[in-house]
Amino acid sequence: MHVAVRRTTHATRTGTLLDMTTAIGRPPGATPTPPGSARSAPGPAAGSPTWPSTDVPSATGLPSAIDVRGLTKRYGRRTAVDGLDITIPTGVVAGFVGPNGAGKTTTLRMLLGLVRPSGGDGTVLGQPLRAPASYLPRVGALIESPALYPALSGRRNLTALAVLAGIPRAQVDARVETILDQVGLAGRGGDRFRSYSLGMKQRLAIGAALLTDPDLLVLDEPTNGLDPIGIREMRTLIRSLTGRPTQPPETDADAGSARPRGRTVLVSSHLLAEVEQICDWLIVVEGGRLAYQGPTDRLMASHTVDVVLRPEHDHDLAPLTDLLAGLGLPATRGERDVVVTVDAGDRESREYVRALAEVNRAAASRGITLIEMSPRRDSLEDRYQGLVTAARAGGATHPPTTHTSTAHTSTAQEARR
Ligand SMILES: Nc1ncnc2c1ncn2[C@@H]1O[C@H](COP(=O)(O)OP(=O)(O)OP(=O)(O)O)[C@@H](O)[C@H]1O
Repeated sequence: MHVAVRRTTHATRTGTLLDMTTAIGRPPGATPTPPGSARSAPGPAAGSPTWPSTDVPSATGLPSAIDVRGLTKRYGRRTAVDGLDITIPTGVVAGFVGPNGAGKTTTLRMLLGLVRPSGGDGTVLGQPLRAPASYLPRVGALIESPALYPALSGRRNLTALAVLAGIPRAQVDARVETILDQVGLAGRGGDRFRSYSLGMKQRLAIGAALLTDPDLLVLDEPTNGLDPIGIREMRTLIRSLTGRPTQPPETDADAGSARPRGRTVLVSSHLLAEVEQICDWLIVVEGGRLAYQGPTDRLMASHTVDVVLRPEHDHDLAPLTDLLAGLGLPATRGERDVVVTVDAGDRESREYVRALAEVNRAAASRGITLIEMSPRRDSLEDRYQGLVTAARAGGATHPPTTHTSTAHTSTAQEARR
């Protein structure tokens, strides 16, 4: 494993982090895994209470990269992580999201063998969680801030770490150049680390974690402190790391960085919009407990759709709202429009088309001309707020249901008004 952490030295069960970094890894090329993605993999219907581990999709055909049950960490009387069940399919980018203090870092540290669990069991890369030395050689990690030698160039930092990682000397130079290219630093490899921007430092640290060609890459808040350009570069990089960019590459360099085989990436973040764009799989925690786990797409799938209706004349707002109430449709009147909630599966469904056509005909029959009927998409932020609120109120590991969706859609509407 290669871990980059903030502290200067840090004794672990698997080794010592040398001057904030350590490299324990197998040389690249071993244990290849086939390509694949679970982005659009089928799963249980929305509303089912859990995502059973036996149903976790894996387009790679391989067992889950991470499958742990009842993961718990207690610090004295405080329970930081409380019986987490986590299953992550091989080959996905998995987002690990939760409010401050939710237990994300503690969980990642337990998975990396840096913190001993108080309870729980399972496997990481098919090896026992309780024997981290068995899987850490196939894991790369960036925990907290990048931590490399300030006075050395990016290239020399990577070279030193590659040697420490046991990569044969004859392969080191080529490996380092490949990594510099992959993280977008080919033109700056000769510059001292301390002269790098924060985004460059983060990308070099990810490059260090990639040196051993890990099958699992764990990134704790890699976008922390980055400006929008740095975030965009990080997004492109992370998307390239599983070897199957989830969207068309943004630059020629992106296209060249695609990895020919699968790798699982677990990334924690507070930036939910980023997580939505990058991650196939999502794990939401609150108070050390699981609030959601499953495909990101599924979290966004809704049973109801909010539609903004705008009449030609403002004096029609009140009659339109009454009309919708008469049709049994929940509606909220705004200054220039009315937002109606249609219980119609999704925007592509026939029910949705029928419901809107009915609203349109009813409005026309009352002499109300609608000049806009536009669906409003819940953001991941809205969904996340709903999950966190439900978890704080004692909710369990439920994917979104009609009730949850409607409840926080209303909250989101209120916030927008
Ligand atoms: N070494 C420790 N000793 C005592 N309590 C700890 C320790 N490490 C973490 N905690 C507590 O465990 C809880 C979870 O912390 P953790 O850092 O895992 O959360 P987090 O989700 O990563 O938060 P953030 O997003 O703010 O980094 C917090 O209440 C924290 O104070």
